[in-house]
Amino acid sequence: MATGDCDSSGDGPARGDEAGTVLRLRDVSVSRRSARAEPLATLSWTVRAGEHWALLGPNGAGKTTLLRLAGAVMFPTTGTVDLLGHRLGTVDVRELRAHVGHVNPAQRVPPHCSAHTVVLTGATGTVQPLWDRYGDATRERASALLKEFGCDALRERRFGECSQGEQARIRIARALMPEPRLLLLDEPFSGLDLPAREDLVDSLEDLARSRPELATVTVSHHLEELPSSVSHVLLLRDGRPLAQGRVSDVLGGASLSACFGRPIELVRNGARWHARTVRP
Ligand SMILES: Nc1ncnc2c1ncn2[C@@H]1O[C@H](COP(=O)(O)OP(=O)(O)OP(=O)(O)O)[C@@H](O)[C@H]1O
Repeated sequence: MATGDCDSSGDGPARGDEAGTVLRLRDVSVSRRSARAEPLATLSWTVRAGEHWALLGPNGAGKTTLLRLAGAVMFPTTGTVDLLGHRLGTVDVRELRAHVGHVNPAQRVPPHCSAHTVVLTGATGTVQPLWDRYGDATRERASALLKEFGCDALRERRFGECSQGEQARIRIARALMPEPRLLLLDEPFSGLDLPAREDLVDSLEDLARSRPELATVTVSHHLEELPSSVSHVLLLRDGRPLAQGRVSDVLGGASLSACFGRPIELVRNGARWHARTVRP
């Protein structure tokens, strides 16, 4: 399997995919010499336009590893990954990454940059702003995205002075700058208090409504934070998929108990979820 960047396919990563398929993994595994077990083992998974997936599983289950494959940040050890119709290992992954929004709270953002500047950097996929690359249309788009995510008033505020909830929404606005077809969110609710979490849930639900073709994959630790827009779930344990498919087919007390290795009771509250462990 490929381990480095290869030639460009020539037709650009935004075209050439099977109708509606955004991401397809076939028999993928990831091995690391230093790991006791495989971070990921024999996984096949397809994400289509308009689907909103939640990746759930205990610590070390392989969620972040899977998200890194989906974002063309790493290559599989075996199997194939087709992203936006292009096979990893046969295209310039830098070009491919430009069509995937990746939101990771651990990603470095210069704290002195204003919220507007941080969103602008999404247009170039850079940490630092590349001022000569941002024309009027790009600047206006950054302003519109800030407004869409309720951060209009934060435009000139330094990113480092924004609350964690505000930062989370600014990061998503940044990731949407290149109009990606796939948005990956790695624990976007991490560190948020209850109102900030609910604001972000609202934003993600609005996003699903306003961009019906956008596919999203969200890594989460808590069922309570899943937006009602989540349509599909992949349950991982020890690097292996336990179940995957539509929320109504996959999510339940029995499947979650198997996934987390504890008896879990799952309650549906309207379009949201509440989970807790129960004494055997
Ligand atoms: N580069 C690496 N070298 C060795 N082991 C690794 C490497 N990357 C990940 N692993 C191992 O693979 C397993 C899966 O890691 P991963 O970060 O994908 O899990 P996760 O489900 O995201 O966990 P968490 O919920 O704690 O963030 C872990 O046991 C981890 O230690």
